[in-house]
Amino acid sequence: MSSTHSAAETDQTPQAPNDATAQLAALRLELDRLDDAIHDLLMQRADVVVRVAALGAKGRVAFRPGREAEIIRRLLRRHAGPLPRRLLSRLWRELFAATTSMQGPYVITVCETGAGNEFVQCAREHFGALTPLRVHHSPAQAIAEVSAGSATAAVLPMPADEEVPATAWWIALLHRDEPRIHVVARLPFWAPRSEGAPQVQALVVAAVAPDPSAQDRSLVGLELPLDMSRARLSAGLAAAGFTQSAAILRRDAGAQMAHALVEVDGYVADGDGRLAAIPDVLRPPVVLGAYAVPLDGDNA
Ligand SMILES: C=C(O[C@@H]1C=C(C(=O)O)C=C[C@H]1O)C(=O)O
Repeated sequence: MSSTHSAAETDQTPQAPNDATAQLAALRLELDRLDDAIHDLLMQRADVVVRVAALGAKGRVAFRPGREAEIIRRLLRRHAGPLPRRLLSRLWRELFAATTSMQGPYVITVCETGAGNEFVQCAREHFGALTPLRVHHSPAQAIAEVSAGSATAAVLPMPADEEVPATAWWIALLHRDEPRIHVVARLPFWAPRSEGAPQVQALVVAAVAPDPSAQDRSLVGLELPLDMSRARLSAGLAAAGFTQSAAILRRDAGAQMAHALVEVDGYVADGDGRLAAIPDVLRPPVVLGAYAVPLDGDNA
């Protein structure tokens, strides 16, 4: 009996690690096979991007920020299982950087005003780790590159109430002359911030029309009498049919008029009838642009 018992032990004991080793090798083979399948699909996807680029009219800027947001949102809606949801955003942001650069020059300028290069980090998170990126220290310099066509887009600090006139970059964009620069995105798109991630908020401007994404907010610039109050501004926007989510009202020293930057729900195009219904304006309102509403903790 004892010899049978020890024979059984010698059969089983060495077998357990062998099983695990064999299983591990099989699982790794499975991962290699899946990597090949993913790679094959990525190469097929790039072929389709080439066909999209070939369809494009001459001079088209191959940059569709609204569509990019919709793709990520759609994938998140179908997502299941243990793969972290944030990976989808990370992978597809890098993929869009590559597929956009396949279609033409793709250079990003950043106005860095944050401590620890936070706007650069924020730009890298959105536009890819290896996308050419030029850093400026004034918004006007970053915007000038977009106007001149030497950059595809500029990453600029989110307008704030208290800033000095030189950093209130949005006022200079309240016109309809060409090249017209629009706000086309807000960063970070993946709003939940992990420890050490840049905390800054930024807007992206480009010399393209804003690209609706089905879940947007729009920015409208207004020129108003100097005695305009926030309360009257809000009441006027509501009366015109807008749902306002934020507003900046500036009365700069020496300026002939007050300037307001209002953020409203939804996608507002130039011809939106509600714009003409905003009371008290000194000149017709200018749509500064729109951005895809970032993914927050609830909808991420
Ligand atoms: C392919 C396009 O260009 C870019 C690349 C995209 C992609 O790889 O899916 C999506 C949007 C664009 O920024 C497009 O215009 O659809």
